[in-house]
Amino acid sequence: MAKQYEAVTVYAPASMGNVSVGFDLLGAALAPVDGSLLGDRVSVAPGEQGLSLHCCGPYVDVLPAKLEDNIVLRCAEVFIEKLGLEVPGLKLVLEKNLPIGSGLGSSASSVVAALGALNAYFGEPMSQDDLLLLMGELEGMISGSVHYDNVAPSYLGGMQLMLAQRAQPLPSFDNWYWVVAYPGITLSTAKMRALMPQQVDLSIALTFGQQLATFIDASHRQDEAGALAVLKDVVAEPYRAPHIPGYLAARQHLQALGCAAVGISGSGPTLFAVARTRDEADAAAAYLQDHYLLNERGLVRVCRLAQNGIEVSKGEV
Ligand SMILES: Nc1ncnc2c1ncn2[C@@H]1O[C@H](COP(=O)(O)OP(=O)(O)O)[C@@H](O)[C@H]1O
Ligand SMILES: N[C@@H](CCOP(=O)(O)O)C(=O)O
Repeated sequence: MAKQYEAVTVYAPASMGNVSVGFDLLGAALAPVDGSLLGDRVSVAPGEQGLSLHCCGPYVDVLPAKLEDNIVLRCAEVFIEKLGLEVPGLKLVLEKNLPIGSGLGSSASSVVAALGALNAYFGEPMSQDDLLLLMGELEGMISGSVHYDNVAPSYLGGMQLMLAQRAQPLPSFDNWYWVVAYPGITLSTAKMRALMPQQVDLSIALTFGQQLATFIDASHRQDEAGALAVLKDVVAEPYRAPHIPGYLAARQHLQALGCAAVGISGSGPTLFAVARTRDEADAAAAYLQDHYLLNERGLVRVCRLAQNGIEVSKGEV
């Protein structure tokens, strides 16, 4: 008798690429403290002949007009082909909860939710390490380069450091709040990458290496002052900041409000601020709400790190 498959839904949290100090190598998953969703959901269920995709959610209108251009369908095609699966019919639903080109790992969230749901639906045929590598490849197909600093934290949770072939969790600081603000405009990751020079000066390379090494060491030793002292981006931010409306002014104000670090989330335009108390986080959020948002599509969230990565549940979206 043919195996009966059951519908499954996966939620994949938003993520901040780079975290200032680890361009393309370090990322963190986000969980709003108010319990709201900040990530896409994808469900996979038995369907009629072939693959079908239905999209819904608050940011459905910014998805590609043609369904076949949606990365979720591409994920299903690649997954099925790679594993040589016989699939009579598959019904996919994408609930698009993240804005595109935002710096919140929107495409990565769709990729992670889709591949996570496919793997769960088919009984986990792929190992965690192999699935992560596939997630990075698919993210690379649409963002202009293979980088794991969004897919790794969205899939695995917390802060993740990308080593040569696998992700390694990095301890963070439990008292930190990560306040993120998306102004409501789109900046394509590929274009924000193209702003950066192809060659990096030796002095910049040395500072980058030293800061990343110091941050990793300080995080392991829970040396908060040591970690904060180097939480700065010398590689991407100097080239990107002038292209993000209001970023430099907001950074200055947030520092004056007492935020311990401020940076660009991924390739922007979302910014993040590290606050060490809830009062400081709320003050930063209020400032950003009034001064950083450019339209009604913008959002501000006070977050902790989403420690568990994807959430798998039974049934459809
Ligand atoms: N499900 C999806 N979610 C987000 N982007 C998608 C999706 N499917 C296709 N895309 C396309 O992928 C590209 C993602 O652009 P990118 O700047 O990398 O966004 P982000 O930084 O938000 O991940 C856009 O051209 C978008 O139209
Ligand atoms: N390391 C990447 C991260 C891009 O993140 P996104 O959320 O903007 O897609 C980069 O900085 O280009």
